[in-house]
Amino acid sequence: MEELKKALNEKGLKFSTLPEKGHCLFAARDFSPGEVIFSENPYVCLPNKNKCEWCFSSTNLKKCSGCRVIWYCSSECQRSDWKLHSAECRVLSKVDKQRVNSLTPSLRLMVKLCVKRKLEIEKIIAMSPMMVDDFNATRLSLHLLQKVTSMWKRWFLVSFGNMSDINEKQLLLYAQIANLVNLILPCPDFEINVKEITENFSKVRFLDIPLVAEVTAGNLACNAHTISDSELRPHGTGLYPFISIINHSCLPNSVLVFEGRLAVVRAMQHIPKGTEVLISYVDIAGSTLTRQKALKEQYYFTCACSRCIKLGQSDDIRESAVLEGYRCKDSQCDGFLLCDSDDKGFICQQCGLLREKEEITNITIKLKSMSEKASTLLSSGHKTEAIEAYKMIEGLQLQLYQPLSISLMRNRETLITVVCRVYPRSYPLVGLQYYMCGKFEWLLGETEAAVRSLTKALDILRVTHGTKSPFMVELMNKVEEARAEALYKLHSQVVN
Ligand SMILES: C[S@@+](CC[C@H](N)C(=O)[O-])C[C@H]1O[C@@H](n2cnc3c(N)ncnc32)[C@H](O)[C@@H]1O
Repeated sequence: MEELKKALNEKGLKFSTLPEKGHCLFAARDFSPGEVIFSENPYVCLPNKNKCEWCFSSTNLKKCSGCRVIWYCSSECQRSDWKLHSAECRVLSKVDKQRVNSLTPSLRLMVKLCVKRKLEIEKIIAMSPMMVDDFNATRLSLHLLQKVTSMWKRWFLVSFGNMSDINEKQLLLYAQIANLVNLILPCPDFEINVKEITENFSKVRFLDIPLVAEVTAGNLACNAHTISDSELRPHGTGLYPFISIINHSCLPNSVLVFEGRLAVVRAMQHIPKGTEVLISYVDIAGSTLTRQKALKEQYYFTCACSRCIKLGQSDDIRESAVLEGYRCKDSQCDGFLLCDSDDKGFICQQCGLLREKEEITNITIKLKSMSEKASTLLSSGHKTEAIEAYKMIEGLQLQLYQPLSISLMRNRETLITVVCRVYPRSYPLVGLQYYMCGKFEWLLGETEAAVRSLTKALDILRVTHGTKSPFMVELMNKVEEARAEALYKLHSQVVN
């Protein structure tokens, strides 16, 4: 624990505990907007399906000839990964062919975690600074264990339903580990260190962390991070010991982005010394109910941030109906709709008109089929037809939803005002929305508008993403190119 505190202190951060949240990270100095609070390589990570294990590329893939489970795009990538994979390869190559499919990402991450710990303890590879202290290994092992064991939990509860609370938890853990080892990885020459994990488990209890209670609640599922690219497309999953200490807020002051597998936490606003560093675990554009549902389902807690405590208040009901609800049947009326007590449909809270369920269902069906068509057209390179399809989606959405709804935001580039309204100004999604809008305008030949949107994107994304990643370099080049084109067009108009 001391090592962890020291490492954090060197980064201008303070490790602490809050009764309602558990561990948390505080700023031990001021951070300015755009400043990197810290960056961290994963302790272990893995790519999504059909990507290179090392660089996450999806081209030129060849299977590892040893285990025939994982892929590399080049021998360099294979070499870079070899120290860790050579041990993992022995484990994976022994997995029964029929069981290879049971190797879920969580299980593989668990195997990698155990392999890496083993190699570190045997001094085959250097100990990661964060793992010098057993505390973090413990947290990660437990978090992962929970992730892979929900089905075993069910099995356990059926078998040992009436045990006393604490016994249940201990037995649950043993059942999980035994099943993990026996069912999935029956590999005699590599032991997942059951003893170590079990010992760590009791240490965690000693530390007086609410983990024991959380184990049965399934709380440990929440420590693996999705590694996404600059456009927030998911590429893989990683375990980041430092980052896993940061708590959630629906009004975050920081943002987590990835540069390859490197995770970077940046301040989105001025963070004064003594403030908790907070990121968002879920899409914060949703209504309070949607956010709370997602947080409960995925992270097992009820958020009590300043947005969430408004749940059920009249402002919050109106905001939710605007963000996620339907519009009034009368296109001139801008009232918001609430569910009718007879369950026939939705009643406008301004003019009292009923919008029937059947009509809503019909438009929803049309929207679904049009969305499928649009994405097929786009992925098959039929850009002009795709644009037409997206415009039709917009038309249907305008019939169905509030003009400031999230559904419209997702589809409609002109709804950036909505984006700015729901997200803080420097939120990456706002920047990315401007970026998409700029690309779209450029495609349509609206170069001046494209320059404006791309410049706005750049202003925001340089705060959240920095300026060095290939994506940002490309964006800066795009802005320059669009500016040159706009100038050229202007010049041609003057000359003609
Ligand atoms: C990635 S961990 C964050 C560190 C965690 N507090 C700990 O003690 O290890 C995520 C877990 O932290 C807790 N948490 C995060 N943000 C919270 C919040 N705003 N309110 C309450 N609990 C929170 C939840 O238990 C959640 O599942």
